[in-house]
This record gives sequence, structure tokens and C-alpha cells, in this order.
Amino acid sequence: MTEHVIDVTDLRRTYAGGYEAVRGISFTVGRGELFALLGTNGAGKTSTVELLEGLTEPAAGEIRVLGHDPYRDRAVVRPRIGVMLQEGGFPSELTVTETARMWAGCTSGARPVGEALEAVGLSRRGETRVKQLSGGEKRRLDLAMALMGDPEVLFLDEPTTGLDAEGRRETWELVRALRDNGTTVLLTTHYLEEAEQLADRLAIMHEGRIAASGRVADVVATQPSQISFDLPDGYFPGDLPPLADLGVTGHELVGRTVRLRTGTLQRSATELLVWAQRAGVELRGLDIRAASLEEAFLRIARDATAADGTTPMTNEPHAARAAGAAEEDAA
Ligand SMILES: Nc1ncnc2c1ncn2[C@@H]1O[C@H](COP(=O)(O)OP(=O)(O)OP(=O)(O)O)[C@@H](O)[C@H]1O
Repeated sequence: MTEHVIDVTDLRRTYAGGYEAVRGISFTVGRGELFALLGTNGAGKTSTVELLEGLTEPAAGEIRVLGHDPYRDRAVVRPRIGVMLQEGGFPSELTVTETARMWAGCTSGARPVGEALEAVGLSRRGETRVKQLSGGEKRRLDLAMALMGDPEVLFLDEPTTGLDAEGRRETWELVRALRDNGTTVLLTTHYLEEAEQLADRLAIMHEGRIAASGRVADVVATQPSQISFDLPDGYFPGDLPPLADLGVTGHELVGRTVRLRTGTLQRSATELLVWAQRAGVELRGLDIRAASLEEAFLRIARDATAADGTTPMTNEPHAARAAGAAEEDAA
């Protein structure tokens, strides 16, 4: 049986004023797994991660990290986890090595500073001041600090926000290597490609709830693939073969562009192409596209919104955030 390093049941978080940012979520993360928490702005990802890190107490529900309550058993859990926050905020005048030494001094069981910097490829930047590091190097320094205690569980909150494509890829390599060495990783991200690249499993949050979860392929498989093409000249939609025969589950006509949705892409595409071949028509603008995580994400957010009648991407109470999350919890 898989050991659950993180176990979350019916978790809720309510901020002062009664705003419920996390509305009864449950999930598990197995040892050595990389689990991604995705979601629109304000979906509740950071609010959830802060609870897992033991920074504050939930309004309801249960959390186990390494078998302990991360808030009540903080002294036991904290030395075994690493946390990379969205913004590290280290003093800009210190050098990389001075920063790492300072951090090591606050970390129980800290690994040698040189080793932590080596792990993130910053060994050669030891004498550089933090303010002179590039954005990507700063994020790597944040990661080095999170790795200082050689953690069993690593929390990465938006680890590649603000990085260019190369910096992002470098970070992915590092995170993959950590996972391959057995570190359990919980990652929040806005980048769907990041989740596709790294995650063993993921959950998509929307307005405090988990709208979909599972392996990337399973979440994508719940979404239809799409075939689109221009209606051939002189043809009407009724001249196409019966859509049911194509295995098509939905369709629309936008101008003269036909869009078909299907859960059996190979069959639908083959049937359509055979029909076109027999009819001697060229399907201009033909585009055959398997479902992607991005489509799954957008559709899930849209469906969840339609179901509860709310507007996506709402972010009104965000301003209150600046005042500090932990103290403001109503719980
Ligand atoms: N301290 C706070 N007081 C009141 N509301 C808050 C506070 N912190 C966050 N919220 C609200 O809770 C909701 C969830 O915020 P959270 O930061 O957890 O979302 P997120 O998914 O991490 O968003 P983002 O991707 O934008 O970082 C948002 O509506 C946010 O405005």
C-alpha cells in the first residue's frame, strides 16, 4: 500500500469577515510523488498550502503531513519539510553564501551550505550579492533555502513565476531530480505546461473546491477532442455524414467553420476523412486536436462557474492579504 505523506480530509479555511477560501477539499499525496495544485487566481491554492505547512489552523477538516498535524505538531513536522514561498525576500546586500549561512543557522539539521548551493547550481555565485542575481537565480536561491534541511516533503508555491522559458526549464530539471531522489513534492502553479511536465497527479481547484483530480492523462481524458474544418463550397451542414456515425458528441458551426467534439478521436477523424475521400471533397482548414490539459482546465473552470452561478477569476478579498494571512484567519 502507498504511504500517504500528505493526507487531507474535508479541509476548510475561513478568513476574517467569513470569506471561505477553502471549501471542504480532500486529497492524498504518496511518498515520492509530485502533486500539483492548479487553479485560477484566487482558487485557494496558497490558502491550502499554508495550512499544509502548519502556518495556521484550519476552520474544519483534518491534515496529516508525515503522519502528524502540521499545526499542532509543528515542532515535529517543521524540520522534515522544506518551503519555497512565492517571494523569498532575502536581504539584498548579503551575498549568496552569507544568505545561505544565515538560513542554515535557523535550520535544524542543516546540510553544508556549499552542498545546498551546489544542488541548485549556484556554487559559482557564492560571492554575488542577492540584489545582483537574475530573477531565475533568485528563485534558485529560494529553492536552496527550502532544501537546506534536506526535507522529505517540499512545498513549492509558484516556483517559476516570473522566470523566462530557460529559467523555467532549469527549475523543472532540479525539481525532477529531487523527485527522482525520493522527495515528495507539492507544487502550486499557474502554468499548465509545468503541471503536464512534472506532476504525477494533480488537482484543479476552483473557488475553494477541487473541480477535478487524478493523473494528468486521466484529467485530460475526461475532455473531448476537437476536429474542425471549413464546410466545403456548395455544401450545407446536412450534407455531412450523420454525426452519430462519426462518433461525434457535439458540434457547432461558426461562419463556415465546422467544429466537432468527440471522445473517440481516431474513429471520428478516420470516418470523416473516408467520407471526404469518397465524396471527393477537400477539407480546407482541417485541424485535428487531442484534448489538452489547458482545454480541460478552461472547461472545468467554466463548468464549475456555470454550476454555481458565480463569476470566474474573482479576487476581491485579495487586498486584505497584504496584512498577513495567519493572523486574519477567523478559525
Ligand atoms: N488574508 C486574507 N484575508 C481575506 N481573504 C483572503 C486572504 N488571503 C486570501 N484571501 C482570499 O482567499 C481566496 C483564495 O486566495 P489564495 O491566495 O489562496 O488563492 P490562490 O489560488 O493561491 O491564488 P493566486 O493564484 O492568485 O495566488 C481569494 O479570493 C483571496 O482573495
